Amino acid sequence: MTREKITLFDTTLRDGQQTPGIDFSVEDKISIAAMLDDFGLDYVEGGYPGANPTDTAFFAKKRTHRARFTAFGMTKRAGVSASNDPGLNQLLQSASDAICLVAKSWDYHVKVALGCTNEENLDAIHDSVKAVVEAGKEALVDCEHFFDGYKANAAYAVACAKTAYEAGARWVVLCDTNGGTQPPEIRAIVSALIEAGVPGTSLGIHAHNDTGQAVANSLAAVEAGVRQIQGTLNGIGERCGNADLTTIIPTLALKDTYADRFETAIDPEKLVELTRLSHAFDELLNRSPNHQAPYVGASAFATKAGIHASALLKDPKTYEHVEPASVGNFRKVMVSDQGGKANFINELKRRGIAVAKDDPKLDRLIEIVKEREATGYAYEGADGSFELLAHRTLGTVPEFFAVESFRVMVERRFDSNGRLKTVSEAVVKMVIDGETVMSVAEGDGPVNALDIALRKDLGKFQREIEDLELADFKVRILNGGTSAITRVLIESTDASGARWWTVGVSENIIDASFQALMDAIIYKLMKNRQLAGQIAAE
Ligand SMILES: CC(=O)SCCNC(=O)CCNC(=O)[C@H](O)C(C)(C)COP(=O)(O)OP(=O)(O)OC[C@H]1O[C@@H](n2cnc3c(N)ncnc32)[C@H](O)[C@@H]1OP(=O)(O)O
Ligand SMILES: CC(=O)C(=O)O
Repeated sequence: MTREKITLFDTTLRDGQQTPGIDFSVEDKISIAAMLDDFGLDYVEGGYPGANPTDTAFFAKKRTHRARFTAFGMTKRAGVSASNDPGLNQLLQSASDAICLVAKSWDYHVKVALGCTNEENLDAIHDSVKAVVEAGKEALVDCEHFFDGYKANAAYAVACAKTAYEAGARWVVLCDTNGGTQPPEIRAIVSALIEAGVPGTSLGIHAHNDTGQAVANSLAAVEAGVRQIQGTLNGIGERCGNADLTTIIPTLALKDTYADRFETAIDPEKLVELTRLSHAFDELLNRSPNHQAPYVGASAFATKAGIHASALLKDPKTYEHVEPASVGNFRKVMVSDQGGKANFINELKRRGIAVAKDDPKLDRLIEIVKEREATGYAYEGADGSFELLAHRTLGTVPEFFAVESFRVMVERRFDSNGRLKTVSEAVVKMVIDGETVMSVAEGDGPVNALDIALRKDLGKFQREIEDLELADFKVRILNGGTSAITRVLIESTDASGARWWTVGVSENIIDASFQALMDAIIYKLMKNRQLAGQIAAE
């Protein structure tokens, strides 16, 4: 059976740039355009040449090899011809293959925002599309507020879309600009427009996520006949974002209801890079990935629940809607107070630790984890500490060194220049191979001082921990008041690129940090001896 193509249009670099807190440099745009192009998107909309120096510089040359490199901008203004409109001319002169013109299609906006007549707006759409086509570029028209416009004045919204189509626009894109439209309305309005003479093969959908329906609305539009979807990586975009392409792409590819009828330009070999693409993009944005993102989130195929884990290990289909590997993600069976033997056996096996189901030490380990979690520990997020606890309970952990005592001091005082300064100092007394070592260090804060002092002189182990780095530090207060319990999570890394999290819990934040720091160092020494961190490929 032949399948119809759904064209994928990415607006990460244009609508995504309108996300509060996101601001791309030219260099960022070049890298992201290359990622999108390589992944196989049909169109990459790069921004608005002429609107700001970044976008103008970005459009000085073509930035994609395969994808249509698309510039975005307004239709010409009323009262000037297309050839005399400076904004439109900057678009025409950009190094783009295609131009996506934003056009008003709600008569209320024509009156209030543009301040021109309905006819003048239709002329602006017509003349601007013609100018794009005459410049040898492909024309697309984003009909802004199409659905709200249709509800207010259906005849005028349809006239805008038809004018664009008849003037030669390859795609007329229906925008749910305010993001409030619901899937049944999208279906009905798209069907009415197709009925009125604009074919679905020339229609696109651009949905915003203000009611959490951007993906559902995009798919509803496809069901009603549109054949282009606009969206962004990880759903970034104005206000609540746009339709998330990292959800739409696998849904079209992996769900029979769509996959039987439609295809996209994304190869299955590329689909397995989806999780990496999504995370690489977050990395570039310098933000943590959303763990609960469909398909690509770290929790998308994770389970804590013992009942689920037990069935998953018998057959993954019991609790997975698609195979995690199909989108480059992983199954995770986590250990926590919600887990049973199956969770623990699976996680221990993954870490190279064999244990029989009826081994009483396994029951003891589960008991300890459950007891500790009741007091504030969270092992699902502290893989390093879990592994050490497992080794300690099921076998042994060498005693590399012992900390006899530590002291941390925070002092606020005037320095020699008369400036007020807060100084943190730590003293740690350790026994290594029967020898007592005392280290003193100053740090940016008390935990930093303690960390430096702990790692300052580990005697014969010192060289082994030189590449150990503290990558992240998270503090969580588990209940309110001055006697609150504090949980500290520390992420460590070393030259091998491995990362591990360790946990500490105490009424005292320094003590909680000390526990997590100690686990981080011991894990590293175990790892150097291949006694820990031997994770099996998933
Ligand atoms: C729904 C969307 O997401 S559309 C995309 C929105 N994105 C952006 O606006 C980002 C880039 N924009 C910009 O940098 C600036 O708005 C510019 C450079 C485009 C224009 O700047 P300015 O000339 O200073 O105008 P300003 O931003 O104040 O107002 C927009 C103008 O465009 C006009 N306009 C808005 N949409 C259209 C349209 N589709 N066709 C023609 N004119 C339009 C408005 O009527 C207004 O005109 P006015 O100044 O005569 O009142
Ligand atoms: C064009 C666009 O971004 C919108 O209407 O939402």
